[in-house]
Amino acid sequence: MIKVGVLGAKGKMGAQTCLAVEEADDCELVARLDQADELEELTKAGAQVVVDFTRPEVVMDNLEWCIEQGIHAVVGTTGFDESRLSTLRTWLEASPSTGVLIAPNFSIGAVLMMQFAAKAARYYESVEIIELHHPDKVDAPSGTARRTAELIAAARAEAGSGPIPDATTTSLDGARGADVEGIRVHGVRLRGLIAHQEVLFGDTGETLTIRHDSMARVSFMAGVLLGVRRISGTPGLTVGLEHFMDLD
Ligand SMILES: NC(=O)C1=CN([C@@H]2O[C@H](COP(=O)(O)OP(=O)(O)OC[C@H]3O[C@@H](n4cnc5c(N)ncnc54)[C@H](OP(=O)(O)O)[C@@H]3O)[C@@H](O)[C@H]2O)C=CC1
Ligand SMILES: O=C(O)C1=N[C@H](C(=O)O)C[C@H](O)C1
Repeated sequence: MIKVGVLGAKGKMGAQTCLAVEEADDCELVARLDQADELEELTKAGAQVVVDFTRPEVVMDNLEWCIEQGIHAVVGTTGFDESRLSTLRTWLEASPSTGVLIAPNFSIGAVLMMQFAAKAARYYESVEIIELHHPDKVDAPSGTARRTAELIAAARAEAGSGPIPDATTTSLDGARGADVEGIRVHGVRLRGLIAHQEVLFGDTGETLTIRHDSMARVSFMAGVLLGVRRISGTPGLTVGLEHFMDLD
């Protein structure tokens, strides 16, 4: 049995994760912590793996503490840029048997959407990303959109692609979206939505649209459990659930 603690347990994703862990035959939910709780409860409960669905402003403190204790972490919280990832690698060097998975999106379909987009990137002159989420989301663009843009930008750089054409010379602030490594990312916040993304590719005479929809938060749970099962055997930092999906 894998002893699992959940951080952000009263939140939308944390609550869903507690249910999924309780239902999994090979996992035991030993701690459910939220804002007011002490991290020490994790060690008292003997947690081996922590799942973090909190907030970008608190997740690094949580991870520093978990890594110091040698507790593996499966992280869905957003807000990871290269500087944060580099800090995690430094902390993990001092705790070499500990594993941390940072997964911008745990939905299997969303991971495939990102991989398909990265594969398509080299063939198209134009690309833009539209991410659509529920209006309670605090960060924009989404972690998934940022990661998708990074993967596309890396594929375009490797292929020697030129700049994306855009003749705009006058515009209102925000009209062309955010610039993530040269890729335009547009955000929609709409009651009724959960998590959705379109990646639009274009070239002369054709377009390709790759779209993924999470219609319920249960869609993230297979990925969360995959991370929980694999992380203790994967020391160091892993970025992206695709590394646990045997895609190649
Ligand atoms: N990777 C993925 O597949 C997914 C990632 N996410 C990401 O996960 C994060 C959480 O999303 P969501 O569940 O919708 O957000 P919620 O706001 O519903 O939940 C966050 C929870 O964390 C609590 N919290 C805040 N600070 C702490 C702390 N220091 N320790 C423990 N708990 C704390 C919050 O309490 P309070 O409300 O009192 O602040 C709240 O209960 C976001 O970054 C989101 O983007 C979401 C869906 C999927
Ligand atoms: O806040 C959310 O809801 C989600 N957050 C993640 C993100 O920012 O990409 C994953 C998913 O899109 C849902």
